[in-house]
Amino acid sequence: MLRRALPRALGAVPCPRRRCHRPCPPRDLAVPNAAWSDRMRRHYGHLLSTATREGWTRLPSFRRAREHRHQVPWLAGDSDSDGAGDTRLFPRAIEGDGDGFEFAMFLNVPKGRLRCLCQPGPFLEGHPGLAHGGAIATLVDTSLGTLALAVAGRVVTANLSIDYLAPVPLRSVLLLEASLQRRQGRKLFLGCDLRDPDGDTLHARATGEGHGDRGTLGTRGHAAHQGHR
Ligand SMILES: CCCCCCCCCCCCCCCC(=O)SCCNC(=O)CCNC(=O)[C@H](O)C(C)(C)COP(=O)(O)OP(=O)(O)OC[C@H]1O[C@@H](n2cnc3c(N)ncnc32)[C@H](O)[C@@H]1OP(=O)(O)O
Repeated sequence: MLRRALPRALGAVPCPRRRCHRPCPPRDLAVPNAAWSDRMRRHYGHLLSTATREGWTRLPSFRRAREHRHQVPWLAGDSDSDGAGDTRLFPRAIEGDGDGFEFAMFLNVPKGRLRCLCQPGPFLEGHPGLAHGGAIATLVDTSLGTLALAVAGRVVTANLSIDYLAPVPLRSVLLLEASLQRRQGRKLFLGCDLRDPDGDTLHARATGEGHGDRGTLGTRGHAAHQGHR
């Protein structure tokens, strides 16, 4: 009891591994690890090296929503108040490096665009050797959701539509390119393509609609997006 309470009282983040309550800093999971393929590393290196010059920001990615509180204060939530306190962001719930969703996002708020480089791992299988459609939907929803959140504050997904155009092999490398298409009151309309970054295979095309809290959109949106209304 005390082992759990003390680190929290001191403001440290408990280790996400169950049964370990030593404080440790949140680990940024959107950086290369041993499970990233050479292709994944090459594309990541390219996106990173051109990011600043072209106005993109690499987004760190943590296991838990509240570990993003320095970027988005309300993501801290009140998950501690449920007594368990051991919540995870869904795409980061699989712990082994490379087993689940490996991804890194790059954001360009003024242009209303987000890029997500991803490598789906073996625990995301649907048909043998292929990524599950729900796993692809998770990558799409997380990317569109993050873009909506970055440009407009507190937004939930109201609608998501995905055309699955070509199967995605496990451990392949994909580049998701998302954009904000328009805004209408509290509604954001977004779209994305999911491609093989080295070839011309278009694996999926999706559209999504995000709705802001009443009173959120229009007041918290990024100034550069007034033109999307
Ligand atoms: C800075 C960077 C930081 C990065 C840091 C990253 C940290 C990590 C990020 C994690 C990113 C996670 C991203 C996950 C995103 C989720 O998964 S969200 C979870 C799934 N979504 C939900 O749970 C939403 C549940 N639904 C709702 O809450 C409500 O139904 C809604 C969608 C807000 C709508 O409620 P409402 O506004 O009360 O609805 P209502 O008044 O009936 O209708 C209003 C309007 O919306 C329309 N509408 C209602 N429902 C719908 C619908 N389903 N579809 C289309 N239109 C609809 C109505 O027709 C109406 O239209 P108009 O007549 O005004 O034209």
